[in-house]
Amino acid sequence: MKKAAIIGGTGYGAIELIRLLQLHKEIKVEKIISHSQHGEAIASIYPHLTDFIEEPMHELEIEKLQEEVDIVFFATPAGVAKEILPQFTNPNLQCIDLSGDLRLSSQTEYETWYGKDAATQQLLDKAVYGLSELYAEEIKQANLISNPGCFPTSALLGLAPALEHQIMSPQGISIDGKTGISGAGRTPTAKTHFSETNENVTPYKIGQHQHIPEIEEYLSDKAKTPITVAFTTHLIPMTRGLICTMYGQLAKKATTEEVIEIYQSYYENNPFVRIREAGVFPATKDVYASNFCDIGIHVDERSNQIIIAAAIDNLVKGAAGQAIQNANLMNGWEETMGLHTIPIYP
Ligand SMILES: NC(=O)C1=CN([C@@H]2O[C@H](COP(=O)(O)OP(=O)(O)OC[C@H]3O[C@@H](n4cnc5c(N)ncnc54)[C@H](OP(=O)(O)O)[C@@H]3O)[C@@H](O)[C@H]2O)C=CC1
Ligand SMILES: CC(=O)N[C@@H](CCC(=O)OP(=O)(O)O)C(=O)O
Repeated sequence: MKKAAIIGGTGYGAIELIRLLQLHKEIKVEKIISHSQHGEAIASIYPHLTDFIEEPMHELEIEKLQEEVDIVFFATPAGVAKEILPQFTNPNLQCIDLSGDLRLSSQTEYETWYGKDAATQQLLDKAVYGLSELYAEEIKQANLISNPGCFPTSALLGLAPALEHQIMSPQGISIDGKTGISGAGRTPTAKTHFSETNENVTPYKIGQHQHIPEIEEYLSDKAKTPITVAFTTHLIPMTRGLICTMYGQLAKKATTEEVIEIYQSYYENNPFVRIREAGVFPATKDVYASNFCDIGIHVDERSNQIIIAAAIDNLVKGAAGQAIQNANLMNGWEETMGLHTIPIYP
């Protein structure tokens, strides 16, 4: 059994890690670290955790922590992991960062899109991008993972097969993203306030979203040609769930059934990606609280476009679930360990 610590204890990513790891046969949550509420029991903040975790949350003590645990999950905002990671000296410690700190390979790109100082180039070079299905072999060799953003998880899983198989043109791709409000984390703002979000749909960060360079970097890597995308995000009045509907020109003649066959074979060894049959599209509820990414495909002969929708749960496949999937890959465990649950429905 490996011992894990979670940093950022009172956030949504952290409590989702706690929930999922409760079912894991090889990982025990040893320490929950909270910079704001150490000394408190997590159940005093989240009563749904009553009787599951009794030990109070801890303050971060880097020296002690790296001797006490084998795996560290960073469920912290951008800017935190890149400061703590260089202070770890234990080469065997496995670290998985849920934030955007290590996802972009270029320091300049990070500083442009996140508006913060970047991690050192050495740290960026060491981190492996943890999109489990697309980089499994690299993840198996890594001990530092940059867990993907929620939108990039959906967009990359939805678009990579079409671009790798050159059935979609690399030019003119549009991605229309929609997310539930838990994607913004636990701290409320004027924009995430109930009376602003209820019965409302709001486009946000248009042309400025920090996930644009992440999607472009890894799509370009898979397509082996530079890709630029038009990406929009919308806040939807629901707690969880995320769906990207994506549009691209057909690069060669193909039917819906033929494209579906390509996707089915691309993901045949990936238990968390489910491809819908022709005429059926996924909904966010189909993957609620699960690690699945469900994909629907339609070839629109009238406009010569492929339309692809990819639905995930932002907190599971988009964050904590994928982090655990990566820990499974890094340790040679069954990829589905602790994660193969039926989505909650309705
Ligand atoms: N929510 C989502 O759907 C997704 C989130 N992510 C990313 O995962 C990370 C965690 O997200 P989420 O849990 O939603 O965010 P939250 O805002 O809910 O939680 C983040 C937690 O980090 C801790 N924290 C805040 N500021 C600091 C600081 N300056 N130094 C150290 N710790 C701090 C706090 O916990 P404490 O005070 O207890 O330490 C806080 O509760 C973020 O980087 C986010 O972008 C990625 C994909 C999806
Ligand atoms: C609703 C909402 O605000 N969602 C966030 C997604 C958070 C996330 O995954 O972003 P990072 O890990 O890259 O910070 C957003 O669109 O920025």
